[in-house]
Amino acid sequence: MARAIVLVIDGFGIGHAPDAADFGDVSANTFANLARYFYEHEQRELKVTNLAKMGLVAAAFQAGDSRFPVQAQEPEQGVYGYAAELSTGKDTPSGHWEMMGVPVLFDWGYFPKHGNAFPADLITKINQATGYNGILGDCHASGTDIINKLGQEHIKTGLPICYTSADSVFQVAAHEQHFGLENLYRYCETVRELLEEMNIGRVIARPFIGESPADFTRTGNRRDYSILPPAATVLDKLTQAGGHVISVGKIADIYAHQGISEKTKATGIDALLDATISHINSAQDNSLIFTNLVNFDQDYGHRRDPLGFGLALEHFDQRLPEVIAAMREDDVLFLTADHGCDPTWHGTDHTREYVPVLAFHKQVRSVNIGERSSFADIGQTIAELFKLEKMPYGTSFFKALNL
Ligand SMILES: O=P(O)(O)O[C@H]1O[C@H](CO)[C@@H](O)[C@H]1O
Ligand SMILES: [Mn+2]
Ligand SMILES: [Mn+2]
Repeated sequence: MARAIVLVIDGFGIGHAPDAADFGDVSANTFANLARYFYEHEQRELKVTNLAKMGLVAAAFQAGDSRFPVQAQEPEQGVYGYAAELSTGKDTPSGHWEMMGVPVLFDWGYFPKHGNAFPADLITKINQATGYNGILGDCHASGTDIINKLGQEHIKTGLPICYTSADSVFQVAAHEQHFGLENLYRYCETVRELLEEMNIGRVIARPFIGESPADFTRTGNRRDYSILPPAATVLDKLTQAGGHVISVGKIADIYAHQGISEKTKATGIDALLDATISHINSAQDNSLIFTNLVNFDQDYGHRRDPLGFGLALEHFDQRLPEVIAAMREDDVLFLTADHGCDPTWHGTDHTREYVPVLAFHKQVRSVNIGERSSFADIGQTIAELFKLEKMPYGTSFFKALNL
């Protein structure tokens, strides 16, 4: 009986997408640019041997405009390709929903980049509903920069720090002790309700600790309040058919808890991988173990830290054999991403990129499935693997798995 594992390397693009110009992202390439950074600044090639064997580097060379320095390159075993995104946005929910068969074809609501980010009447409603008499921030910002800038004023005044980005998000940073974690969650739930008309994808609680910019640190207690996916995803179909969907990390939040049977939260790439491996060891038949590795995006991509991103990728690559060792003979592992987040790109936002599409089981041969026109090809393949009805979007590459 089938089991599948999906690992999302959050923000790991492998070449600018065909429509990157619409996003100002032409020549963004998360993988290539961090490899080039290593070559130029660390005087060595990035080492991702296990991923390369699965076809990552071969896929990236096809997806990007040119080759780049990286240690191992040749594919040995695994289905490999790269996918463009159908969804209108380059945000996390769009990427995730699309990879499970539901592209976001409508336009999200966004907040303006210049002037105050949030409409005055919205803030008035939020103040009335929450009892606070104002907000700090009210702009586009990087989450770490803005707590450094406004953290002390937040502690002094007690007002929440509200900010946004190029994504359809309303983010609230607040101190875990001074403001209170539960209070922050309640505040975000109220904002979520008040945003109903505006089609904003997520409200995100961003708790932090520390007493000064020197030691302000965001904690693992981040919480995302997402709107519901616009249609049933493969997760819904699988659970309805009696299968089991295990969320590791923020997957459950991203899918607004739809189609999730069980969830494990963990902080950091190692803890997320440990939790994934422990589920691989124990999950029943017909299970999908679905893990989001947020730290690539949150700690390195948005922070524009190519060294951190590259080291994390090398570390992930080193741990991949542990994941494979835990797999049963007929388990299928899928590796992909939800958008790009090129750590060498200007600004601090996501980048519109192709994502890797890698699929592996212990008997698989090396098969190049080339360019895919939607992340939904992954969902369609998973639907076929679990013998679910065909999804409206996506072309299955199940045959390439030769199961
Ligand atoms: O800068 P931080 O707070 O990490 O925010 C980033 O994280 C958000 C959610 O992925 C994105 O919209 C981006 O703004
Ligand atoms: Mn993401
Ligand atoms: Mn992000």
